[in-house]
Amino acid sequence: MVAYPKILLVEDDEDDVFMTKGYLDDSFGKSYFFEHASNVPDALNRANECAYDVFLVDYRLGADNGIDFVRSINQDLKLMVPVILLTGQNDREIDIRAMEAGATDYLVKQNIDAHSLERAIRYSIKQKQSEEHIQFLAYHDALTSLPNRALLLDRLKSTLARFTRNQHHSALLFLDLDNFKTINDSLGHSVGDSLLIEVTRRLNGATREEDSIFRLGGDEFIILLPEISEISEETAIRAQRVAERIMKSINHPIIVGKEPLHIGTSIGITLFAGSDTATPDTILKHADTAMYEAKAAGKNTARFFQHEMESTVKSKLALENELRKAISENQFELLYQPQVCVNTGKMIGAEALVRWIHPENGMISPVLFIPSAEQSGLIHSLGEIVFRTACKELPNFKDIPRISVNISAKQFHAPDFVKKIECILNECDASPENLELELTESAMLADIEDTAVKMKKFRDMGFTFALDDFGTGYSSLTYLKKLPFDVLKIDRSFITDIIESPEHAGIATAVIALGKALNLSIVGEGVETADHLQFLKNEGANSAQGYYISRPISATDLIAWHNQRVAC
Ligand SMILES: Nc1nc2c(ncn2[C@@H]2O[C@@H]3COP(=O)(O)O[C@H]4[C@@H](O)[C@H](n5cnc6c(=O)[nH]c(N)nc65)O[C@@H]4COP(=O)(O)O[C@H]3[C@H]2O)c(=O)[nH]1
Repeated sequence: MVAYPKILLVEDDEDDVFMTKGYLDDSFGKSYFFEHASNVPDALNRANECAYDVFLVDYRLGADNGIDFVRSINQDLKLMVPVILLTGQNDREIDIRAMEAGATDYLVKQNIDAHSLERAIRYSIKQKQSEEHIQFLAYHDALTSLPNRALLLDRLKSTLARFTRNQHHSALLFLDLDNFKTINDSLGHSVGDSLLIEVTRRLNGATREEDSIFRLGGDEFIILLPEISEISEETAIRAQRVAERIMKSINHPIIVGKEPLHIGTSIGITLFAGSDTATPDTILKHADTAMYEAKAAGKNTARFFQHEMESTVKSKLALENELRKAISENQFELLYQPQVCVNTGKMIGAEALVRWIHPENGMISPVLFIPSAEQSGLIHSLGEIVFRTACKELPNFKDIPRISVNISAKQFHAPDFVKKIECILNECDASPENLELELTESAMLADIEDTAVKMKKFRDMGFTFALDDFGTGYSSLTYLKKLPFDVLKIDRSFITDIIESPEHAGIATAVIALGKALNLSIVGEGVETADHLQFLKNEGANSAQGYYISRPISATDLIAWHNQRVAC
């Protein structure tokens, strides 16, 4: 119960005012505030201006009646204040109408005494507090106490409704924290919770009082900058500034326990105004789309929504859905591209390259779907399919020294990757002796410690390793020396124009020398001409792969190709 309840009595009969005030004095002594209005308009004005704890309202008020007041309080002013209706007669119908309009209680004047009035006031206030609490829970996030999605949609609706009266532009910022999932999964949910609370604090610090912050759930937050300016450019500038301030503030390490944690945030921004036909849902969707663009642009950046983004996102989602279906129906096949010794022409191995055999569109190149598989996380299931297929086909390649399989960075760093590979080997009764795992520089650099630990485990099992696309990333010699690679593959882009570009020829020569110094076997990729092959031979590379030797071919063709070479 509130210590000093503030009570407004709406009553036009002076005697009744006197009597009610007497009861209140008896009940609360000096511990309450009292005000009186004698008609509905005056009472509504006061209700609008002052925070009362309870209204006591007479049913008959001249031309108006108390039920109109109850309705205005609940439906128009939307005040969470209890209203007790006082009537001269005990009328069941008035009682029901009062309740339907939102009155918390109904008292018959003849039956009122100090005790019953005080009790009704106490109960009504308590009931409203409980309703208010339930409403708070329904509209707020329990962890951060920020308003939630339901309240955001409500707020957007009223912002849009106000646009009929003014032409100001507003902005909505959609934030998704970068790196949060990794921290939450690896350090536990209580660390994740502390992090979200600190982010909320920083968002409060980076915004103004008139801006509203919402939490949609997980690591997604919304900032609404309402009615900024009539000029859209000004609105955009202000939204960009707020986004920059937020990114800067979140970029500072967050200390949880003793650990400084580093996170960032990707922000999608959309502007909307009175002339728009936008709905709350579309505004939210536009900001979400822009946020995905910000993520794709390398995280910790902000992007404004543009209508072209919609079609990009739609086709991305369509591809992702088709890919999901393709994985469940296993619409994939492996082709193999032979690798040969530059000196003898003997086959030393083959690289497995996945193809999607789409039921309507035919064969689809991995260049078109591997990035989507990586972004959506489907690469884990796709990678399993590829590795399982290679293991199943392995017994047919008895005379081929090694089959190499591409492993993407995400797949390699998954915590259960080693276990999954072991399971597939067991399931297919395959031995890793002639299997090679191809990693790219980016896979290795994503987490050097994890790379080193896992590579050791795989080597102990009998796998060998190739470093793919060498020269395109940031491989440092230190890493190359530390990590147990067997093969270095020179990226196709360097081989393609070794003849025309002395610079690329120089890089290829340097990579070959480096690989030799480190005792690695060197494979040149993308060998398309006799000149390319001759160059690799001259520079001392070990083997070559490319269209000049063979295009990627099916497992059956690979065996035939190999047999023909052996026979020559
Ligand atoms: N212009 C030209 N191209 C040549 C020549 N020789 C080979 N290629 C192509 O170069 C790519 C070599 O594979 P990569 O560098 O590992 O590059 C691969 C690899 O990064 C990825 N990929 C393919 N299969 C898988 C897979 O099973 N898992 C994962 N994670 N990635 C895969 O997709 C990339 C592209 O694969 P593909 O389209 O099969 O393209 C293959 C191959 O068909 C040539 O002489 N000239």
